[in-house]
Amino acid sequence: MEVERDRSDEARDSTRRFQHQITVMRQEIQNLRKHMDSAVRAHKKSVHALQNLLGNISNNELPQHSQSPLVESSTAFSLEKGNIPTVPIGYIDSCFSSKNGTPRQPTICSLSRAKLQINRSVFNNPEHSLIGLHQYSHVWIIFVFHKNGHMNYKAKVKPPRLNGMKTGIFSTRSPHRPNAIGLTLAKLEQIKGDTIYLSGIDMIQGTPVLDIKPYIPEYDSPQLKSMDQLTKNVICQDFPLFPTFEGEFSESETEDNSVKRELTSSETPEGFLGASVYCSGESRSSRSEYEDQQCPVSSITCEAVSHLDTQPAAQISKENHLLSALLKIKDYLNESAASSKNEDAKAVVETDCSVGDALSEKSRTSSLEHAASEESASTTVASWVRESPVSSLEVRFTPHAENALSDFQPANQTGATHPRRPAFHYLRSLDEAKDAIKAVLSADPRSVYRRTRCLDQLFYFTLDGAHITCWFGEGFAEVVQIKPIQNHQEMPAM
Ligand SMILES: C[S@@+](CC[C@H](N)C(=O)[O-])C[C@H]1O[C@@H](n2cnc3c(N)ncnc32)[C@H](O)[C@@H]1O
Repeated sequence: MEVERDRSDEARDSTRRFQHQITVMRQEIQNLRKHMDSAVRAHKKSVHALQNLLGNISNNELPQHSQSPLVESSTAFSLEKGNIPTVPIGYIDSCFSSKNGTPRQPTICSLSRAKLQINRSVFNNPEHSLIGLHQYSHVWIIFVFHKNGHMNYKAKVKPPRLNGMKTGIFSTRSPHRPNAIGLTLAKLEQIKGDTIYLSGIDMIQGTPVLDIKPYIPEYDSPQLKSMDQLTKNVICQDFPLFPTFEGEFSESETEDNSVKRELTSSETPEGFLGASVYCSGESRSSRSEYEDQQCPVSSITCEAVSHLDTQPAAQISKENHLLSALLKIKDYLNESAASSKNEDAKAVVETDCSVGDALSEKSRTSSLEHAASEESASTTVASWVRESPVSSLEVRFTPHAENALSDFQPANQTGATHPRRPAFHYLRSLDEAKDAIKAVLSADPRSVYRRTRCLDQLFYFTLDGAHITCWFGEGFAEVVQIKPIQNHQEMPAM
């Protein structure tokens, strides 16, 4: 009996223990469910936000937000974590409907036009966002290459101007890049309410635009430098060899034991007219190297001190020559600095252009302008950009194509428009249309593949309301047909 009672007590105990364990497990399951539910909710929220974002970009649609979508989505995204919420501020309405034939850069066809309406869902009053922009002639358009296909990108690409050779993606303007971001400097033609009108564009119809920024040469172009920036201290430590000048040097020792060399030839290849070059901090004992035109320079000051005529025009021109020469020295030294193994070495050349009181402010300004243009020569660009192996083409029109073009009605034409005639919406005259076609074709818009493998194939592209057919021969492109684009999207004239 006793044993049986013990057994039933044990059984009751273990039942109670099991029941307790079941309760604990239920509780845990409930907690887990709650966690899972909130995780699923968070996941759904971010999927939804991403879908919105992708939808916006690919469908040209913006969700209606009660407040700025950027502000609203900031809870789901975090800039600090690299999640960058972007919302197109609008979509390009372009004279190019597809990639084929669209200029590779805005400079190719200044007649290529587009408009951009700021989306009402980004700002309650989109026109307010454009206030002040009319003061600028050019704007940067930052956009998404939305027709890139599968977002393929590679570290090395073959830009068309390199004719099949490869280079690193970041040394090119290829559309196929990690974030598919494009950057175009366009001419700002006019602003009407919430819409800007642009020319010189290389974007296709429907391109989502992320931002507009004014082009400010003072900030955006290294070519414009103030005199202050040009007049820098010369510190050129330890290494570079002074460039070889073939002028006559005279030498003297200065009070601080520096060597002063004066160059007086007007025949030097550098265009020197007169300058004193001080190589300070250098003892006479090391001067022997100078005999071989190799002067290790520790500090250089270039001064234009003499040989300037009293005629203002001549002064200007001579000072310009001098500045140009000084800037060349600067370039030379900076190049030496860049190629030097001496990591600490600095090469900043003083272009001290104070040529005395004799020079008027006008000549000084002129010198500055000249210096600025000289500075532009010091901006370096990959040689294939300026000296492409692909040459520009002569563009011809067959009589048939010319005839077809004359049927078109230009944009902005006052008076009665003929409903049957095909119309341009951006191009304002037939001459403009012809020039735009010429500009597009002379830059050879074919891909390298087409250029090399499909030589005898026809090439098609669209421009404004026209569908253009052409073929390419050795050094030329010939337009053979121009037809109106069927169901061409109506665009209000600019
Ligand atoms: C070489 S990219 C240069 C664009 C810009 N100027 C830049 O440097 O970022 C210009 C080419 O991109 C292509 N393109 C233009 N708009 C596009 C878009 N929305 N999606 C994909 N490709 C586009 C056209 O074929 C055009 O010739």
